[in-house]
Amino acid sequence: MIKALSYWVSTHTRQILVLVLVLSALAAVSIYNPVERAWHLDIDASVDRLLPASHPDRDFYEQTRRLFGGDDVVILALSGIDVVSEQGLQTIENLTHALRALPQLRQVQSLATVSNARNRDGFLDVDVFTRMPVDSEQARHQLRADLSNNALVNRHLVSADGRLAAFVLSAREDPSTLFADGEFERQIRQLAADAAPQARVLMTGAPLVKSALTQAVVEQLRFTTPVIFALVAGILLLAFHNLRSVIMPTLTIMVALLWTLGIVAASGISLNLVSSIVPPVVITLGLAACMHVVSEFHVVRRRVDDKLSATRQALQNIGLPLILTSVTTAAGFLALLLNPLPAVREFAVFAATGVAVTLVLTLTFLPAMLSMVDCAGPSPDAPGARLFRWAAEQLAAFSLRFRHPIIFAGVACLLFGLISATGIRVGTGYVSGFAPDHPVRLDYEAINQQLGGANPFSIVLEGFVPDTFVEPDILTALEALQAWLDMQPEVGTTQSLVDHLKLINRSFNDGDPRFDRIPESRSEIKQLLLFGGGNALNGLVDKRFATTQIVVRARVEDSAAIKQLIDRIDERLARLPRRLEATVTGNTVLVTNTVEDIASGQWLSVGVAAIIVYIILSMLFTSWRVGAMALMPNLLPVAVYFGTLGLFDISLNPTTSLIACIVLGVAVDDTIHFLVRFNAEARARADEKGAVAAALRSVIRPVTFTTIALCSGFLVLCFSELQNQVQFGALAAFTLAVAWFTDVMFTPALSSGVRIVTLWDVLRLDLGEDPQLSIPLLKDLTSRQARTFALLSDLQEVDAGTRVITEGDDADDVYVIVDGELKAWVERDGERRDLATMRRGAVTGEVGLFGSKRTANVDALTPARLLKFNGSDLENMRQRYPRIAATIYRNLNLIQAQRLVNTTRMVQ
Ligand SMILES: Nc1ncnc2c1ncn2[C@@H]1O[C@@H]2COP(=O)(O)O[C@H]2[C@H]1O
Repeated sequence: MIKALSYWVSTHTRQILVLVLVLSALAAVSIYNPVERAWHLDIDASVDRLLPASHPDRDFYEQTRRLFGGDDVVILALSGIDVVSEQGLQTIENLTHALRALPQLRQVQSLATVSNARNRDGFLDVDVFTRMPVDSEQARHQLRADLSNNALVNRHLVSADGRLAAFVLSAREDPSTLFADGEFERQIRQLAADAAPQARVLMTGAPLVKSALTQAVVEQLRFTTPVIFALVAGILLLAFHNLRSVIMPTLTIMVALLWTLGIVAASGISLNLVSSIVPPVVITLGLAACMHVVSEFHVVRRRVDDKLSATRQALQNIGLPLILTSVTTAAGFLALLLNPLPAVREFAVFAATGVAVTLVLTLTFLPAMLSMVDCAGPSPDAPGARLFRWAAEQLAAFSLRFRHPIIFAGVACLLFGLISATGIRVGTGYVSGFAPDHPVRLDYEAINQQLGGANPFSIVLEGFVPDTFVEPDILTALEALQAWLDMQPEVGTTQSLVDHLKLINRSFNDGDPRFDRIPESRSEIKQLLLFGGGNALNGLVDKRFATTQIVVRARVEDSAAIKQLIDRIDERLARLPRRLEATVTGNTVLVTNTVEDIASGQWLSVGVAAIIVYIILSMLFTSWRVGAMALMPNLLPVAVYFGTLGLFDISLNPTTSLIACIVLGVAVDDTIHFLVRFNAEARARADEKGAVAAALRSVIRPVTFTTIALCSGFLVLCFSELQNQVQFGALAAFTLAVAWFTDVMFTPALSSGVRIVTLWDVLRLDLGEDPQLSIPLLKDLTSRQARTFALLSDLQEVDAGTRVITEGDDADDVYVIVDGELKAWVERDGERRDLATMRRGAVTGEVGLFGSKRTANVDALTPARLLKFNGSDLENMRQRYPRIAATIYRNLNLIQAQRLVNTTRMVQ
């Protein structure tokens, strides 16, 4: 199949190039439509994408949102002003007016919209806070007291020290869309700056964080893509020392990226926070694949004169390993489909698509270019090449000498990794995802500190019966719960129906502080709420007083911290009166719960990826035992990765949860390359120890360069604005470096005691049906032994008319006819005499093996396949597989004896 492909590619170069051009144009149009002048590749970094599309918790949250309005408000704050002053209050009032004039906003809450009830000379004086008198020290003192006594404004709309005023903005339409491009935010900031030129303007809220995340992702793609490409070119130049060998792979990778993004755009799914790392992944993996192809081409080109046959040969050598390594890499990605997060699943599909596209291009487009343009590799005597050879020798010697300690250390690492992995925490923060000096984070933290927390969620209490929440004992339970919540260190502020009720009660009682409590009777409560509640109540209790919510604003944002808080709250909620059902909900809560699922999803994905890789390796090496051995060096880096997380207390987040599967899928490539080469060398040398050195020598260069390429590709992500991308980049590079180390130390140590037969050797060798029965030389061998014998020999194809043996030659090759027809003949006295016609199973050339000159000519009558071996092959076999060798020698004797009998019979 690969052979057919290699011929097809080398004879259809032009067609391939044209097809690639056309498809690339299509991909480009799918990404950017020049007619509509619109980009179709969307980026949506919103938290929503991390949530399962449909889930009971999510449905509940949506229901709550419909009932009480969303928690995705934007908070605008003026910091560094004196709220309790003529000028301060005027500024707040002016800005509130300006904001209210904006048609995009549904509601603006500020000190200019919340009323204060005050008993003045026996009269109830109700007016908004900004209208309170501040003309005397006493008046200002009074206002300060009012502000701090009012649970609805204190640390919601004004900071405790009175130096910050907040404006809570609710959008008319979907706030995420409204704030998406940052234009509306700029407009608001401008209004604020105009209203209070001396103040520091702060803004925060989920819609802003989301838009900043999206912008950071766009920035990152804009920055990392060219940087990684520059790096790719640099590494290729370093590895291959010539320009053509740089341009062709780079072009291939560019096309692969273009196609992948074209497919993403055509799918209509936007890139999210996690899948935005698909481009760097596709580029770096593409580089690794291209390097293997070009390296192989260089090696073959040194032996073969014309570029066309060199391409063909290189493709034949590298085709199958390339397909297999792509399959294992894709398997690693696809195992991530088991992750509960849609964002991660989308990454899995797009990354696997990228691998498939890259495979197609490295098998067609790249060879097509190579066969047209040609390029030379670095000289094998270049200092770099010599250095690699030297390193390979040293490593091989070391790993053979310390074989047992190395294996022991590897197993110890594996166990250690697994043990410390049990302590891994999961967690993610969106704001803390930004660098500490990022404006989004600075504003968030300033507001978080000066007001009561900036991360809202709610506790929904359902009584199911109308008027549940006008009953004094129920409201007292609510008050106690709220007091408990306020004591939790993670909680900034809380707001509930009780706060309102107490305020109304007080203002209806002439502002008397003694009435700052829940009234005693049900009817009184209901009356107060109905008459004094107003709009503000809509967000806290439903019209039937059957469902209410306590809005909690947390100071923490990291999902691990939120999780702890929620767990504690859940315990406390169990102590509420039986009639109430309480649920903690909110965007933060949903994200936290899903992120918690990452851990279980992670084990499942890694487990499945490992099983798939194990099955592929076992098939490849036709043995479960060898498969297990080949899997070991790949589990090791994963174990080290988990161990590192556990040891340094790094929490797993949606992005870093990809690493284990990616590394498993990628690291196995190097193991396959090493073991395949080791297998070939072991076969040729009949010496596993020598084969280790030889195999290392030939793979260390490509494996090292691909690792350098992969690591530097991932390290570029460390320049991202987003901390989780930085963490991903650093950890992925680290783990791949560990994988490299394992492959040059642990794999050689492990394999030096194992005999390997690779699948493609077996595939290539088709001995026909029942070789042991139909080929006398293989008589009494088991099928595995027969295959081993065949693998130690050479399978040759000859055309009709080929002279296989010439009389009188000195040669010791023996041929077994697998299929076809051969004729032995001699020429005596100018006359041709036919000796025998031989078919499947016959052996010829055995006389030469035992030291005599060839006794006859042997020609192929038809195209034939011959299994060829010689004295040194048999000697190899005698050392490595004495049993097989003994049987073969015996069979050879039998065949010779039979031939003698036949010849004697002819003479008689
Ligand atoms: N009389 C014969 N009948 C069948 N095979 C023969 C005969 N003579 C020679 N051959 C085969 O022809 C081969 C020529 O090379 P060898 O002498 O190495 O081994 C020889 C035998 O395998």
